[in-house]
Amino acid sequence: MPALVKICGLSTAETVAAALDAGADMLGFVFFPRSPRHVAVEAAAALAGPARGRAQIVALTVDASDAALDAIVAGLRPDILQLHGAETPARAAAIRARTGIAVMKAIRVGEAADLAPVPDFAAHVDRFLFDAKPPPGLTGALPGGNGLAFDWRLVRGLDPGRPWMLSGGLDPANVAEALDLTGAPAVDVSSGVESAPGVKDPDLIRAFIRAVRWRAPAVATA
Ligand SMILES: O=C(O)c1ccccc1NCC(=O)[C@H](O)[C@H](O)COP(=O)(O)O
Repeated sequence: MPALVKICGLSTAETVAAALDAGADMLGFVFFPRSPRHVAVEAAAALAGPARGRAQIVALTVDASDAALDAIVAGLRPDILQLHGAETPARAAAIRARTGIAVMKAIRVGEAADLAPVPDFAAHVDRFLFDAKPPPGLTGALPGGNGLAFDWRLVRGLDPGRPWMLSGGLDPANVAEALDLTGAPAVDVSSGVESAPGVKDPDLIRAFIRAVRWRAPAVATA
């Protein structure tokens, strides 16, 4: 089965269309004001319109309050809530119960020890996303979307008990190697399909999805 693709941090109708037409499985909208990819709930709802029924809509939040989550859920009606902050397993469980929406917990990975909390989350989330942990002291680092890769060998053949995505520093040139090395069932990209921070490039989006699909085994037709 070909790997699923999530394009994260979309903020224009043109790039949403490019991602959908190229076959993206998930579209991510970032709700984090410090990010160059931040979108208002109303804007995200308008952008996500063409995606309904074609791709899953992911709302990315960072340690969001219940009030903020309620506004996102009411306005955007996402399929998945991506938790990209320091949310605990209990908080992930509470968000899932309160909203009734599938939860994807981002785990930031720099070394093997960073994977230790995974079993505690597994019963309370629907999916994991493994992303790079920015090195301490990196000026201006965001909780995610930094275009940094981690050592992919740390998640090679991983079975976290839930579906998972590989993320962090992926781009059209390295995603096939990342998939080959890790066996990840899904990938997520942001910076690697941008021409500048927060500016998605339709050609790079198409190239990324082509790079993932191209390596998938061909399906025999009668
Ligand atoms: O993308 C952001 O600006 C962002 C801000 C705050 C928290 C998380 C954020 N992104 C999370 C994602 O899911 C990114 O797609 C993931 O970190 C990979 O990013 P990149 O390394 O730039 O491809």
